[in-house]
This record gives sequence, C-alpha cells and structure tokens, in this order.
Amino acid sequence: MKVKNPWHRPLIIFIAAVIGAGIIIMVVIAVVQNKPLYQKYKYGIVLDAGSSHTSVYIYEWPAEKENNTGMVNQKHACNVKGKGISSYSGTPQKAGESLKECMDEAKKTIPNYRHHETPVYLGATAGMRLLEMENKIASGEVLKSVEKSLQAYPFSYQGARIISGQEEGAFGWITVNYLSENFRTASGTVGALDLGGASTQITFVSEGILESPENSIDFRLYGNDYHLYTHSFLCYGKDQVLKLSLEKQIQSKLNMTDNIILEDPCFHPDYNVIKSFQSVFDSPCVKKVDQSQKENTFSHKGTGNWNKCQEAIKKVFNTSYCRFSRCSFNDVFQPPVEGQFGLKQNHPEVKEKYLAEYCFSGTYIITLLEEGYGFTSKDWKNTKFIKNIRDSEAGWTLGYMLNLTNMIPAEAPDTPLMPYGGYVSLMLVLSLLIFVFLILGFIFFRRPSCPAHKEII
Ligand SMILES: O=c1[nH]cnc2c1ncn2[C@@H]1O[C@H](COP(=O)(O)OP(=O)(O)O)[C@@H](O)[C@H]1O
Ligand SMILES: [Ca+2]
Repeated sequence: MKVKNPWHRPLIIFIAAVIGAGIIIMVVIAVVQNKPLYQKYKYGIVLDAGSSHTSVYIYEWPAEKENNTGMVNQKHACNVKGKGISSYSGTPQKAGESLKECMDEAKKTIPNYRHHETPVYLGATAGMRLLEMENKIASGEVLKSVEKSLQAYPFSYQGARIISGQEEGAFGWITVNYLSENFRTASGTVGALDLGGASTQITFVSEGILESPENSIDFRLYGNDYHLYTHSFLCYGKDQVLKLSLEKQIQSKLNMTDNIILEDPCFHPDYNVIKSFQSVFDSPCVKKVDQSQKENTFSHKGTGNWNKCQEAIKKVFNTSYCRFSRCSFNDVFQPPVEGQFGLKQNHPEVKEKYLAEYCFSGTYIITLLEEGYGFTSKDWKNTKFIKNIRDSEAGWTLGYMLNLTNMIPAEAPDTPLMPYGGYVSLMLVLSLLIFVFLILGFIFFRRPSCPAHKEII
C-alpha cells in the first residue's frame, strides 16, 4: 500500500496560501504605486514692464519635474491698467500703485502655502531704457517704487531691473524654443522676432562668424551648444518709429508759418487728428525741436497710399554706412538670416485704439523684415506670426524665469531605461517567477525518490 507523505498536504496548502498572499500584495503595490498622484505645482511670477503697458504672468510646473523640458506653463496673465511704468516718471509712487490690482489677483491665483517660495521678477524693457537715457534719477525712482510695491506681497521678491536688449532677444528665443520643445529633439531651433512699442529684437542660431561681440551670445542647453546672433534696435518699436516718421515729415515743414498739415500715406483717408508737437518730440529717439515750437500742434491727416507709406518708412532705416562685411541697418552687423522664424505679434483681434495705426504697423513690419533684416520671399514662407504657444505667451518673460531659476540644465539629465511604473511592475513579475520556480524546485528535489519502499510498521 502506498503511504502518503504526512507533511505533504499541509505544506502544499501553506505554499499555495503564501503564493496567493504574495500575488495579492504585489498587485496591490503595483496598483497603488502606479495610480496617478495628486499633482503638486510650483509657481513663478514675472512682470513684463513694457514701454506701452505692464503684464503680470504667472507660471506653474509640476513640483517634481522641474528640469524636464516643456513642463512650465503660463497659468494666468493680467494686464495692468494704464500705461507702462516709464510713463510715471513725474509721479513715481503711482508706478508701484498701478501693479496692485494684478498682484492681488496673483495672490488669489497661487495657493497660500506656496506664496513664500514663489519667486517674483520684474523686467523693464525699452520704455525704461529710454527713460534711463533721458533721466537716470527718474528711472531709478520708478524702479524703487515698483520694488516697494512688490516687496509688500508674501512672495519671494527677486528684483526689479531694466533688462538689456540682448537679454530681451535671447530670452524671447529661449521661450519660443522651450515651448515648441525644440531643445531635446532633432528638429532644430527657430529664430525669434519681437516687435515692441519702443524696441524690436531679432535672434537666431547662426553658423557664420559673428563680427561684433555684442551681437553674439552662447548657450549650452540640455547638452547642446547654441551660437546665437541677437540684436535689439532701440527706437525701432512701432510707437517710436511712428514718432520718427512724423518727426521727419514735421522737420521738412517747420519753416512754414501756417498751421502744419501732415498728409500721411500710412493712415486711412478719414483719419484727421490734431496732435501736439510734444507727443512726437517727447522721446530721445527723435531729434529735439527748438523750445519755442514745443507748444505747437499739427494736423495729422491720412491719405491711405501703401506704396508712398513704404517709401516714407524706408527713410527711417539708414543703410548708407556699414563698418562690417554686412549690416542690417544703422551700421549694425547681421549675418544672413537662417532657418524658420516666429514673430511675436500682439492680439490678432483688432482693438479700437490700435485700428488707426494698423496700416502703419503692417507696412512697418513688412519693411523692417525686407529692407531692414533682408528677408526674401523664401524666408517669408518660413515665418510665423505667433502670440501663444500651448496657451503660453511667446514673449521674453518665460525664458527669463527659466534662466534665473536654473530650470534649463546645461546637460541633458540621464533618463532611466523605463518609466518608474513599468520598472516596478517588471520587478514584481520577475520576483514572482523566481519565487514560483524556487517552490517548484523545492517540491521536486525534496520529494522522497522511492516512497513505495517505505512501509509503516
Ligand atoms: O492688441 C493689440 N493690437 C495691436 N498692438 C498692440 C496690442 N496690444 C499691444 N499692442 C502694441 O504692442 C506693443 C507692445 O510693446 P511693449 O509695451 O511690450 O514695449 P517694449 O517691448 O518696446 O518695451 C505696443 O506698441 C502696443 O501698442
Ligand atoms: Ca515687449
């Protein structure tokens, strides 16, 4: 008679129970491990203090993914009411006060527990560059006023300063390429064009030798080297160019004794506005008019003629002199434009206050690109007019914050072989298999070789 191994049955039951429990524990761990976690965000605030107005941008990114590309998004934008901070040169304390509404909004938008670690930066552009040139004390007071106002908030204040034209161009380029995820892909980068009210920037990767060091800037981002050409033309933003072009027309009529009537081909034929000399001559971009003329007015009448408008605008670019092997205009070195371009454009929907100047602005953009930067019909096909990329505005502010918070590493971070969830699951399956084989091996090798010979006495 065959005798059953007395401990065989309970052992099998025990082993089956252990394996069953093991499987359940592993499945639970795998499920819990891979369940989508509640995403925690971090925040950053950048104020773009432009010549015409100030905007407050709030950025957010998943707390644990700071160095991954494309992770930072614009959460909120607020347009400060009124003009740019440089317009408060006579009443500096009002510059700080003007930011209050948007900063209060920022306080509500960002969760309270993150306030103290949220950096706030203010960067002022061409309007303040011009004020600094004209009246350094006034520009200093305006900056102090905005600083005082920002320091009153619970955020981590990181400074208010006038950024250079080179920074404005380079950070605009970083923003566009970061949002387009061009840094870690083989697609290459796009050049960046930005037309502001008081300055305009052009930035692109150039293979050629850059003859003027002030136009050259190098970055190492995610393990790649980028050799950039960048230039910011102060006074060539659209508001200042309009003043320049009016000034040229007024100067030619100054010796007239009668009221000055400017017939302007860049404005539509129904346009007829009385303007003060002061509104044209209040800027360091235009030649000063003699004091006795300051109180004068002129009548600005549109005639609506595109060809004549372009002829008039061409006159603001000086191409008669160049110290380098080649120039864009005004003796500024520029290599031939390369690759695709994104031009930052403001709201495509037409607002009343900008409508009258649209003909002038459109003609200026075309003339700047073709006559100024040397774009040809081939480059036009490669040029996109953009306001937003993935709901984030394509200006310099995001690039500025990414740079100051070191969120774009010089070297590409090492990426693990597989995602964390996949790794955990694979390890579980492999350990389960090893466990099962161990048990099977144990059962087979410990089994008595000839149980039939054994007898119970
Ligand atoms: O909705 C719009 N349509 C057209 N132009 C706009 C709109 N919003 C702002 N702008 C113009 O865009 C320009 C923005 O310049 P900004 O104030 O940034 O100066 P900056 O960059 O030279 O310092 C100004 O000329 C302003 O009038
Ligand atoms: Ca701007």
